[in-house]
Amino acid sequence: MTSTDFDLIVLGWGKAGKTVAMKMAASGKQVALVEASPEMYGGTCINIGCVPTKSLVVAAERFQAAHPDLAKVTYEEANLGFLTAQSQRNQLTAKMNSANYGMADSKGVHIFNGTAKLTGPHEVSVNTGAEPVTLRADNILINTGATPVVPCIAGDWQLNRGRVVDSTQVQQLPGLPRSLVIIGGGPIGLEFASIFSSFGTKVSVLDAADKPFSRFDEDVAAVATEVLKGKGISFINSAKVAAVNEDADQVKVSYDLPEKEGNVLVSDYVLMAVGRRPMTDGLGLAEVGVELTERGAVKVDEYLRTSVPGIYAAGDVNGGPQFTYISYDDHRIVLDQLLGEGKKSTRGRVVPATIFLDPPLATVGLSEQSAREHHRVKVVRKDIAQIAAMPRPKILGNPAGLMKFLIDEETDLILGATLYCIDAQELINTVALAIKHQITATQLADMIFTHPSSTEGFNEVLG
Ligand SMILES: Cc1cc2nc3c(=O)[nH]c(=O)nc-3n(C[C@H](O)[C@H](O)[C@H](O)COP(=O)(O)OP(=O)(O)OC[C@H]3O[C@@H](n4cnc5c(N)ncnc54)[C@H](O)[C@@H]3O)c2cc1C
Ligand SMILES: NC(=O)c1ccc[n+]([C@@H]2O[C@H](COP(=O)([O-])OP(=O)(O)OC[C@H]3O[C@@H](n4cnc5c(N)ncnc54)[C@H](O)[C@@H]3O)[C@@H](O)[C@H]2O)c1
Repeated sequence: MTSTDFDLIVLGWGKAGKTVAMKMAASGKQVALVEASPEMYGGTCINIGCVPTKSLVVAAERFQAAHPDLAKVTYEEANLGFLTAQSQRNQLTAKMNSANYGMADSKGVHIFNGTAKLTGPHEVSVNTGAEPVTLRADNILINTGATPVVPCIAGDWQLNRGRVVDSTQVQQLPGLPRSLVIIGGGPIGLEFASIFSSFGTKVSVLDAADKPFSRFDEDVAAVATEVLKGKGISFINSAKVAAVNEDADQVKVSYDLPEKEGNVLVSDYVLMAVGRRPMTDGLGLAEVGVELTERGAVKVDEYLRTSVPGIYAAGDVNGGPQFTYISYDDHRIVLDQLLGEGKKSTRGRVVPATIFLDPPLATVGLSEQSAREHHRVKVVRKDIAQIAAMPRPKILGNPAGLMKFLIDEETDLILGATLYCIDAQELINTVALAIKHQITATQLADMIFTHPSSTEGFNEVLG
């Protein structure tokens, strides 16, 4: 058995881990980065998450734009469009995967292929498939991400055996499904619903919640639901999935509704998208005293320190919001602990979010209901099609959606916003900046913005 000493060992090639590893190595420290699979060099985001799915989103939107009447598109044509999108996606991720390896390697990070397990507070064993390797370090960063939740649903089915797939496998289907049932209408379910429906797949989204977009303000949820229904997506809510049964040709989902039990949907494939749980399996955490939260995440304080001194946890595994940019922000905190003043923390975060639909749906800050609990709230809201000072969505041919701001009547500060429009994934960051730095609604309205841009919408909606 070989044994090597390092300044830091990173478990898992996530966004936080790779960034800390490269910066530490660049500053002359000895860093080991352990990744379970070469297919995951660079982590979830670039290999199976954000980047590949957004590549599919863009390809799907372009396909739909080129074929406004999907009813006139043959299956063969749509299938070719889907397979071309898949191949572009695969080329992009292969390039990014290898670029990530190159970047870490060239910075002097020691990369280990294998599954990592803590064997002591300063010791990690790597199962490489051959002889295990032991690594030792003063500091350890757990960055093992999350894994799909496999719900306890009766029937003859198994995830990724055949026709019931997760968010990774659905990106590699052998052809465009004619029909797809998606169990779970969160960001993953909704983004794939939008992608597949743009190629003409008949999509049904089944969710336990009582309405689609249940985490959004009701008025916003209603508009977004109508837009997606217009793409041919059906929503089945308050659904309790009783059983899933797959065979070689199809999959049957049996579900109950409050008003009617014993309903059945038959489709080519089922996408299970009921959430992702922190990936702590087999890490040996309990043995070395690293505590978990009730929800199975690695328990950390605001400095991302676990219950064992010298061991940190960053990204999805620590139970924070599951976004790449949160993992990126986590890296700042851990790096500050390791090389800085140890002052950075998770306090005061303003976290925008976007679901990449067509148009994208972005939010930041409080919902209307929570805002009203503590503030006198002025709501300003405008449909995108009615915003005269914002011609860009019209130029791009998609003036769907709305802008909604919740403003504190006394201070004029922005409490929350929902932007459901072209470019919302960019616009929301400007609103987040305003919230974080207490720029008032009037100050934002009075800014000079380029033309024709989407940001101009703020001049009119807030003005
Ligand atoms: C389909 C999909 C779409 C998404 N879209 C977006 C989006 O648009 N925007 C956004 O911000 N977020 C998105 N997310 C979420 C985002 O991808 C994650 O929040 C982010 O990638 C988490 O990064 P991380 O640093 O926690 O670790 P990850 O990037 O998940 O990396 C963890 C790594 O650890 C490895 N690993 C696990 N266990 C071990 C072990 N024992 N030993 C060694 N290695 C191990 C894994 O193989 C993996 O490579 C999406 C997620 C999915 C699934
Ligand atoms: N654009 C983005 O930023 C983006 C995109 C994709 C994923 N993500 C991240 O990935 C994480 C996981 O996404 P997700 O959509 O899988 O999870 P989620 O937890 O956000 O949503 C899961 C959905 O499944 C439903 N559900 C749960 N159990 C069910 C059951 N048994 N039957 C029917 N419905 C059920 C829930 O009501 C919920 O609507 C998200 O938290 C998000 O942070 C982000």
